[in-house]
Amino acid sequence: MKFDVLTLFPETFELVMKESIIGRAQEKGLVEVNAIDIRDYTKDKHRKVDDYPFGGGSGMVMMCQPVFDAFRAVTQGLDTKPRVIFMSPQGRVLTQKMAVELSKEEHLILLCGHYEGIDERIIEELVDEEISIGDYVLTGGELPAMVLIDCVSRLIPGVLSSEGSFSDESHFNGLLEYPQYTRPAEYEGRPVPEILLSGHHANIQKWRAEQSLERTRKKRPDLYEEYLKGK
Ligand SMILES: CN1CCN(c2ccccc2CNc2ccc(C(N)=O)cn2)CC1
Repeated sequence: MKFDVLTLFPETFELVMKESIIGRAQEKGLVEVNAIDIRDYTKDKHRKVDDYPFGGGSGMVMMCQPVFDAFRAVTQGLDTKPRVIFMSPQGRVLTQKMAVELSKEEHLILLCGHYEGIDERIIEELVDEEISIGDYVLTGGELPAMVLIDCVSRLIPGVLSSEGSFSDESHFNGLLEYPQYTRPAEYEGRPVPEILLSGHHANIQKWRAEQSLERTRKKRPDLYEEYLKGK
């Protein structure tokens, strides 16, 4: 899976994306993350990428030319146009289900907006879909892009060391994860649930399934409803 990220802050990506799971996945050649600096494609001698909005208003808007040329640089020579996703508050809110769909793509282009937004003609012409990571306002699309890359990459076979954790992945089966404990068996008088020390794997699995159901019913009744429908 290849992610080409069009951004004004490529160094941010390099830092975060070489860490932990994504870093190892890149070393294994399972995932490739390229950060493309939109500013490298300005035609303007002051490397301008934004301008005042027509019609007035506060803030600046990202201009067409640098983004169009960065897009052309990334897609030239490709026989198929990769799916272009614009990280924006107006997009469909990202879910695990969408991440599973996206993990089937070979090549994704993620466009990160900044300032007060981007020229609408970029969205009309280049963007296939807008995705939001939740209903809140951020400074730029970089964090949403990193969130998408993380949750999609985890679903690519071979990226997670034990595919087992894949099946337990919270939200994967639509339920929240069961509680986790580790040594010591008692910490300052607080014990670990007996069942987990019993060694009865069938009972432990049953207890964990009950915990997942119970937690989802309490913490996320909306997910619980979904789950019951899907049964
Ligand atoms: C004050 N507005 C300026 C313009 N901006 C904007 C507009 C369009 C695209 C990107 C941005 C960058 N911000 C983002 C991005 C994503 C999310 C998300 N929820 O996924 C939240 N915020 C929205 C904020």
